[in-house]
Amino acid sequence: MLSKERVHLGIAPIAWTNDDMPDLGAENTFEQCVSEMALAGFTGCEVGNKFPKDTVVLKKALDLRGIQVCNAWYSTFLTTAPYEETEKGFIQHIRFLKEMGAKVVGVSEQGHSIQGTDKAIFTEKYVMDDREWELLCTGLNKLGRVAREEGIALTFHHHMGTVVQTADEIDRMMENTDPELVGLLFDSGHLAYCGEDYLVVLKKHIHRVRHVHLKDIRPEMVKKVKDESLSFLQGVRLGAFTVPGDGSIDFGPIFDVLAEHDYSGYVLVEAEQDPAVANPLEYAIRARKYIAEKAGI
Ligand SMILES: O=C1C[C@@H](O)[C@H](O)[C@@H](O)C1=O
Ligand SMILES: [Co+2]
Repeated sequence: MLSKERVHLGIAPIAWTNDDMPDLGAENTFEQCVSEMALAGFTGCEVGNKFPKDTVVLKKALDLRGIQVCNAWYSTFLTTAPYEETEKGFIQHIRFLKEMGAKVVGVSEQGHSIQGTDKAIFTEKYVMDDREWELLCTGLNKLGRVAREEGIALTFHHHMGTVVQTADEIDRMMENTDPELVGLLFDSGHLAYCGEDYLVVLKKHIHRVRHVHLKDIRPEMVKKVKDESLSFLQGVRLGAFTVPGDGSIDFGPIFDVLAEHDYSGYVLVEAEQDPAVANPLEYAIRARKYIAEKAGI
């Protein structure tokens, strides 16, 4: 069982309005989203494209509902653009997170990423050469230091269609970055999607895991994506992802590993799917009940 004192429960706004495809859930307002997060029993959130940019306005709206920003995605381009370009936006992003009281930042390398393109997600992923690996890992260490100076821990989000997707790529990234500066954002759904053993990855890197995305998959949809050479975004529209308890992943062993290693931080439900098909409040409540049963929080 997870410790109620050390582990907090969050949910991502992407189930209400999708950041990668804003037409999915365009009808859902910010207020509806955060009210329903609270109604379903969550106390943490990430940041979506409908969230107010003004930190005072945002904080008031979240405080009213007992919700705290725990992380926000940041796209790095360390392999395709000068480091300074990534760092400039990163500093602003970190300051925003600090003001909002978050303790971690989740970064994803988007240089060469096919996540937002129409390329076949299972066959057209880019593989980095040694020079690009060096750029990525050196850049992550530098960004990790910048974040640490502001009291924020950098966590790296491995992701389908990006240069760090597979277990081997995660291992290489972890081995070549400083544990003091770069942690891991463990996302169960992305590892299950590409057929990796997510428990092996979690156990191997548990000491560097600082943030967790609880994402489940519908294997029959993932199979369709593979068989029909579909893109990542086509898969999302089909319903490749869903909330914990609704797909094929048994989260019990994941929670056990976190508990055994005294994980402290957020576990955050992140399940992008079409809100017109999967009602976000209904699915949030379903996830909340499942987590209570399996993790005891
Ligand atoms: O953390 C995430 C953020 C989303 O924008 C992304 O596409 C999703 O799959 C994810 O895991
Ligand atoms: Co994620």
